Amino acid sequence: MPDGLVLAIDQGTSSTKCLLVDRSGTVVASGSAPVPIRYPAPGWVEQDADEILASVLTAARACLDGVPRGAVDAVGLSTQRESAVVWDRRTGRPAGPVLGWQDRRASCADLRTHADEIRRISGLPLDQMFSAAKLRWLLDRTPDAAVGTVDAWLLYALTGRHQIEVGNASRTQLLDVRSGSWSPELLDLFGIPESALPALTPSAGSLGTIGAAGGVLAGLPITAVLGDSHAALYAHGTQVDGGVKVTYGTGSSVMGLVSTVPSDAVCLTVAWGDPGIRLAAEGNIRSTGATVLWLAEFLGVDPARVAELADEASSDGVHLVPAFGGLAAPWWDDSAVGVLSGLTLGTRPAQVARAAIESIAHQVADVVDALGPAGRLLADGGATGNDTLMQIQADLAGVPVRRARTANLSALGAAFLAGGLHPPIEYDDFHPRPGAGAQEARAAWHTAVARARTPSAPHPGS
Ligand SMILES: O=P(O)(O)OC[C@H](O)CO
Repeated sequence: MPDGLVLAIDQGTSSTKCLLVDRSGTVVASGSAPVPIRYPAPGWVEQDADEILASVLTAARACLDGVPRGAVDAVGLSTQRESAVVWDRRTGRPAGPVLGWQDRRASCADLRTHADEIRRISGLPLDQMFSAAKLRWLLDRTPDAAVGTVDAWLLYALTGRHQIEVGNASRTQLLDVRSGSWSPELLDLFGIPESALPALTPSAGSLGTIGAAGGVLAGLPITAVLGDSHAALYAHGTQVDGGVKVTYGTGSSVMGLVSTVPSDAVCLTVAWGDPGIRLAAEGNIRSTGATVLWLAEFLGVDPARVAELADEASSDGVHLVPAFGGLAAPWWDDSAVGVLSGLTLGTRPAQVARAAIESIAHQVADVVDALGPAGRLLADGGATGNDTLMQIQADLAGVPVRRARTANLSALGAAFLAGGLHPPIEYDDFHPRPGAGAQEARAAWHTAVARARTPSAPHPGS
């Protein structure tokens, strides 16, 4: 086992994964642990701060098993974003549930008249997905507590410092995205005292040494923290090379570095601060992998079977608009409803499965269109293993799709930043096929989206 290794911890919504990376960027060991998630009421999505921490320690133990002490130089952390954590600042114990990023219990309807100001300062549309409304909900119940995001909780639990990485902070909707500091106006609007929030830190540097609570990690320095989507962007090498990336997960994130936001349809976000702020435009799609899981359950088949079915037929005019919880980028329409359209008596599961896979590519193409001309799309995440999806994505987005051959770019991005590594990523390329009917397909998709957004809209043929 070589020296100078970097341990990457990728704390995601459903699991924590750890990778041990050498100086060439090669993964030499890995470990993972699941994280429980609970749905105690419609629209409520909860996790447990202690269980998140325990998953980090379990995954790290599995990854470091047999690795000599002293071989690891640094730890990089990438985390799920926007989820809100509350803890007692005296005991350090969680003081309530973690409200997950998909949680929709905390209304921000009372701030609708300030939506433009909130967007101008934070770079984000007023939406319950971001942390601010959730943090308010938690502080209403535990007024003296400390709050933060998952990165802040882990930094606190592991190093004893109450601090938050600036990219994760930009997802709270409380940060002035251009200055990289807490916005007094936003804190005032959401009613959150700055004293409850962590101190801001850059994404890289000496972010703390892990204490005894870190078990097998004790004594190691944390030298990088990134939001998971930001870490994938970093791993693709976009900091030197430009480009737009898409990470396919439960939902999907399409993101590229920018200096100004190209359209109100996407968010302006801090990609990382090292120490200067790098801005990114990002479009979040709520349901991509989740659409396949939903359909698999609906059809009573395995998720892998949905992909197989999709390869057996074309969609034949069937569209699935997966607006299960409204639509995020580029529509930002909470009132949109899920729609399955174009059904005939001949429609079979294969056509609906194909429509589900196509809905992923169409939604990503919608955000790519909103971001403006892209020379190519850098792809990572679970669904990239599906060649059919990658080809449909290239056809519908009208740009080559470059699929990363390495899994888990979020963890790798954290490792690269933590260790000052810049290894190239290897890709498989998918090129748009002339004559694939992309224009007609896009127009038909947009008719289906219009139906999802305006359920009473007249049939376009009538
Ligand atoms: O844990 P993931 O991969 O679903 O990512 C969660 C995102 O960071 C939420 O914005």
